[in-house]
Amino acid sequence: MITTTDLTKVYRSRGREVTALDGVDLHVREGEVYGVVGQSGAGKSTLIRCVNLLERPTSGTVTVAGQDLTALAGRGHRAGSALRQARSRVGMVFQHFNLLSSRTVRDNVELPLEILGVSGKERTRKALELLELVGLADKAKAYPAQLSGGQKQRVGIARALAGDPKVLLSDEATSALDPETTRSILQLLRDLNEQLGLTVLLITHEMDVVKRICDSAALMRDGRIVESGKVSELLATPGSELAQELFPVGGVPSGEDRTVVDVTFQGEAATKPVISQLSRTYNIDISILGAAMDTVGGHQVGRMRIELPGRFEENVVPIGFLREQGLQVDVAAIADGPRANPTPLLKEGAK
Ligand SMILES: Nc1ncnc2c1ncn2[C@@H]1O[C@H](COP(=O)(O)OP(=O)(O)OP(=O)(O)O)[C@@H](O)[C@H]1O
Repeated sequence: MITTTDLTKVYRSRGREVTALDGVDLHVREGEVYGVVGQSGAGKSTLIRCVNLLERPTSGTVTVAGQDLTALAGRGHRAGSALRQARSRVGMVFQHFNLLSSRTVRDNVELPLEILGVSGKERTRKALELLELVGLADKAKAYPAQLSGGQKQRVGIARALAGDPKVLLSDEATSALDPETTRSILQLLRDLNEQLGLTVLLITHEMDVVKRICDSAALMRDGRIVESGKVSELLATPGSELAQELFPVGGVPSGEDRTVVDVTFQGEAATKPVISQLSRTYNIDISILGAAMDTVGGHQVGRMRIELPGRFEENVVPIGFLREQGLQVDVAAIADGPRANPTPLLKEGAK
């Protein structure tokens, strides 16, 4: 649904050049919720603004629903209306809502329809239908200043849906909201994704957003995508930075001659009593050094850092047992002595 190929954006100002995007290849499938995460300055906003050509890429292409937007943008003076038309199929939601304070809620939602030249009666019908969809039918005549942050964002979402887009872009839509309101807005985005088959590309710095609603995710650094894929697959990828960010587990070995492993549970394996089975089968004492359990896309997933007595060579069989149970096992650290920060010495994937 969204493809960028070798997308590059170089900002030039006062003789300085900043490469905000450095050859980004992004693939977002139809009907998925795709999250882009990364530190401040990684290029996330630039990427999302290039996807709907709010920002013109320096080079590379952007295709949305099979249409090459970069080609539309580059074709002389008539390109303006073609690009506007194509853009109306891409809705955008902003962190600070960007509502017009002098217009009522209904008039804010009608605005993109006015620009598209839709008649007054049809505009009103559509706006009221969208306000119903986002749960704000009773606020049609209110002004933005009379609304809470969450309600303002619902108006922003209704406005983004006015052109019947196939794609919704969200630029930190929940960053200005409290945790409970964030949850309700994320749920709304998920519902819209499911009810309307809407493809959602969102950028965020909150891993919780990825956990709650994303099917796929990408990690950006210095203008590049350094990791991407389905969240469930990333969690099963040895050494995945995103998996570590989603489920950070800490814990240091308690003494000498210990083997520390990070175990990732998901799917059916998450419900089996594997740790107690391991302990009974091999008659070993297992210490849990750290753990994180959560629900990702409706499935229980978790990570646990456990410590087995003895060196790695003595634990090859128990580690093999865990892998046979369908668990992802990374050997995190082998302690020759107590360490403040165990460094990953060996990363092995499940077979
Ligand atoms: N209009 C601009 N002119 C010059 N440099 C810019 C411009 N916009 C962004 N940049 C630079 O491009 C880089 C990427 O910025 P961008 O806003 O895309 O990152 P980001 O990941 O969205 O960060 P944040 O999470 O803080 O918004 C940064 O180094 C930034 O300073």
